[in-house]
Amino acid sequence: MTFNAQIGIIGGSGLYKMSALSDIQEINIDTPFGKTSDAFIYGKLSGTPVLFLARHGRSHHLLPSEVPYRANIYALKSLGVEYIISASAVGSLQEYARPLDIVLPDQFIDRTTSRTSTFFGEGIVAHVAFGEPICKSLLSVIASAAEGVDLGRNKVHKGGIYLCMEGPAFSTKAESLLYRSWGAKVIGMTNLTEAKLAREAEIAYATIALVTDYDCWHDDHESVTVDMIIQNLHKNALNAQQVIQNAVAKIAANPPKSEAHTALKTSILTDLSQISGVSRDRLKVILQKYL
Ligand SMILES: CSC[C@H]1O[C@H](OP(=O)(O)O)[C@H](O)[C@@H]1O
Ligand SMILES: Nc1ncnc2[nH]cnc12
Repeated sequence: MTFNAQIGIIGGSGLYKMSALSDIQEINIDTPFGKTSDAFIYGKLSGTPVLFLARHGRSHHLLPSEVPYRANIYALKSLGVEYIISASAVGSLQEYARPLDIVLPDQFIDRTTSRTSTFFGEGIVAHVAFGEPICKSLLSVIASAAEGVDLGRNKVHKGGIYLCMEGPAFSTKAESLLYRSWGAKVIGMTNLTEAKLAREAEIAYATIALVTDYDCWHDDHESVTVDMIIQNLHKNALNAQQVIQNAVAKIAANPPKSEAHTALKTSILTDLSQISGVSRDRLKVILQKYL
């Protein structure tokens, strides 16, 4: 049995499984970058094979700084994934993006401090373009998938800046106000690292950001707590799954063209004929079409 799938789903806080998956199998994968966050769940969503991974593990035991991002993306690449749909809990930095709304960010600001966010180094140098960090065509598919889901009084906001902080403590009020003044729309702790690695692995990446709170800047709302996040996540996890299911059907029917799929074509500086066997083996899955 092969477990190849074109579409990978990474579930964040509150989304530890996809209820609609059928014919499921667990797959454990070891990579040159260590073990993945948890076993992958391989299964079918309305007939389309997908791979699901709980970013923090199914029992949520990994801090945002501890998530083995490189192993996760490498493993998805090795299983044939070309599109990653991420679902994440975020705080809102703007009044109009209300708790239980969905934001589809198209930009990031990096405030992480303690992560390795590249596969390169150790003899292989590459600089991928990251001006457009989210795959625009995948984002459009997800936006139209979201249109088909009844969110009640809540809204989908297409575009916006996701500020990625290190955590695990939430922001100070001074930071939250600063990020608002920078125009950031939502705040989270995971997606930028994933998006960078996905781009290096030539996988199209987009995220469904589920607003759970107003962080700590809003005078009329209590500051964010984990309790608040989980309560709201339970409320919109079903919506998120429906958006994902619709998006998967659309991608399967008409796989979007993505510039991410050729991101390394003009990015590698090192003469690959000169690299060591060790380096070659380490990045084989990512570099194979250029070796
Ligand atoms: C549960 S509180 C903060 C935690 O939630 C978000 O996780 P994810 O992006 O995986 O949904 C946020 O980034 C923090 O890691
Ligand atoms: N306010 C917030 N800050 C950082 N990550 C979050 N995830 C959900 N809400 C958050």
